[in-house]
Amino acid sequence: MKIAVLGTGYVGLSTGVCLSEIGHQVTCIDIDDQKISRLQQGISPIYEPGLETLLVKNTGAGRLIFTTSHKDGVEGAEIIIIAVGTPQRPDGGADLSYLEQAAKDISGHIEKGTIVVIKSTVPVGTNEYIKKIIEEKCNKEVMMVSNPEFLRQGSAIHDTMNADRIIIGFENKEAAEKVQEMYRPLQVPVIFTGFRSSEMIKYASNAFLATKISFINEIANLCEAVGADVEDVAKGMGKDKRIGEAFLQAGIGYGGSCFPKDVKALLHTAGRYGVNFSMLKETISINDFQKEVLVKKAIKRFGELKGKKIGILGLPFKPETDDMREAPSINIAQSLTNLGAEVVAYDPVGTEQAKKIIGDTIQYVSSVFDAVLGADALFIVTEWKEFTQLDLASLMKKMKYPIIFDGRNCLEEDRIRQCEKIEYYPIGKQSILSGEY
Ligand SMILES: NC(=O)C1=CN([C@@H]2O[C@H](COP(=O)(O)OP(=O)(O)OC[C@H]3O[C@@H](n4cnc5c(N)ncnc54)[C@H](O)[C@@H]3O)[C@@H](O)[C@H]2O)C=CC1
Ligand SMILES: O=C(O)[C@H]1O[C@H](OP(=O)(O)OP(=O)(O)OC[C@H]2O[C@@H](n3ccc(=O)[nH]c3=O)[C@H](O)[C@@H]2O)[C@H](O)[C@@H](O)[C@@H]1O
Repeated sequence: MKIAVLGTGYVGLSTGVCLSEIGHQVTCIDIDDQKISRLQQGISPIYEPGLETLLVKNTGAGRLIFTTSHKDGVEGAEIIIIAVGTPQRPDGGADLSYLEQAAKDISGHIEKGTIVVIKSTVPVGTNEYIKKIIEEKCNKEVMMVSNPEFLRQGSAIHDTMNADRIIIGFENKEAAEKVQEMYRPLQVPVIFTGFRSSEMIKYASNAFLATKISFINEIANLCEAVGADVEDVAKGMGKDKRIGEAFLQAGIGYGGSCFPKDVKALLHTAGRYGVNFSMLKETISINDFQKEVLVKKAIKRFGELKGKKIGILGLPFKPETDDMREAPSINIAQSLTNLGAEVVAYDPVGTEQAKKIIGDTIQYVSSVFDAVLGADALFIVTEWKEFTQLDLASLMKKMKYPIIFDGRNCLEEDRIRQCEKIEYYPIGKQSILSGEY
């Protein structure tokens, strides 16, 4: 099939690359000419494992093209997939301005039978709204399909190729079947529904996962107070198939470009319809609290942080990405510097993005060694695999005090206990103190 994809962010690019990989002829369109020019050279503008290999392979095979021209990209396409951003507005609702513009950009090139798919995460009612905009502009009936995306950053290609389900929200059966046909090689179960339920499935899924994280973080805080171990608790809970093991990892709160904005957008929708979704307010406030727990633990340990040198390992909101949007490291760096601490941070891939957001209030270094050298304490903020395999015993010797606050519980206790002298403060578990001070 001939497919056009609007937007070359995580979703548009992963979708375009994967659809070309399963044999479709795909043109990806973006208004950002720098992104397009990099993509034309086979360079991915985002750090995403496996993406660049498929990008090079499919552009080489002529199945994947990049352009800034909506006309060139959209003309003749059987399916147009819109995957532009829907960021958060100041009032918490979703900003639909990119989507409205995208609708206008394609409306001059819609032909009879062209299917328009909205893959961006959009509030209930948006597919109907965008359909109206396009139809008013092009004077033709448009076949819309709502097809939300569930990929995670850091495993975008794997998630797209091995999705748990594909949601197809439709009014027109022919359009729904064609979109199902587009995905058929992936052999993923498809759920058909209406526009509004499809839109709601996306928000309900993200809000549920975010709430699951806030729930386990509250349990973690309680575990610390009562002397239980949140990892054992999560394991014990997760084995119950009704609960499930995923998303029970306690830590320093969820971040990223989606959970924070989507939870707020769902709350905004509830407000608009007069529904008091109070649980979501708690999900948000627990998460805000959780982003500060490492700093609170450090204050408890040191009394005050003024003049203390804190090494930070990890900056993005999760490993395998350089995305800094809503990363807990932003709050942590800000709180530490406000309290007068000197912060030295290392991340394997996220430093350039972090500089743009956190700025020069902290120092960025190019190795774990430089981050820990002479530090009063070490904060583990993102659980990169390389941090889990560190030679802790020798690193502790480089620090002023061998003190670790592990915001992701990513260090193995056996390895901690092998250190001659260490203070280890995880989340939702008892601290490990060994050696003399
Ligand atoms: N990032 C993620 O992991 C996921 C994101 N989503 C949702 O998918 C949507 C897109 O997210 P991301 O890919 O992260 O967004 P992004 O913000 O990284 O990328 C959006 C891209 O669209 C381009 N764009 C804007 N207007 C355009 C237009 N008129 N024509 C062509 N291109 C245009 C921008 O230049 C940008 O490159 C959002 O609604 C998001 O909530 C859904 C699932 C996962
Ligand atoms: O709509 C979206 O954009 C996407 O949002 C999330 O994906 P993503 O934000 O890429 O990353 P996750 O792996 O879900 O992690 C989000 C945050 O939750 C945190 N998290 C995750 C899992 C967990 O058990 N504990 C926990 O604290 C992570 O550290 C991270 O900060 C969802 O998992 C995707 O299904 C969805 O498509």
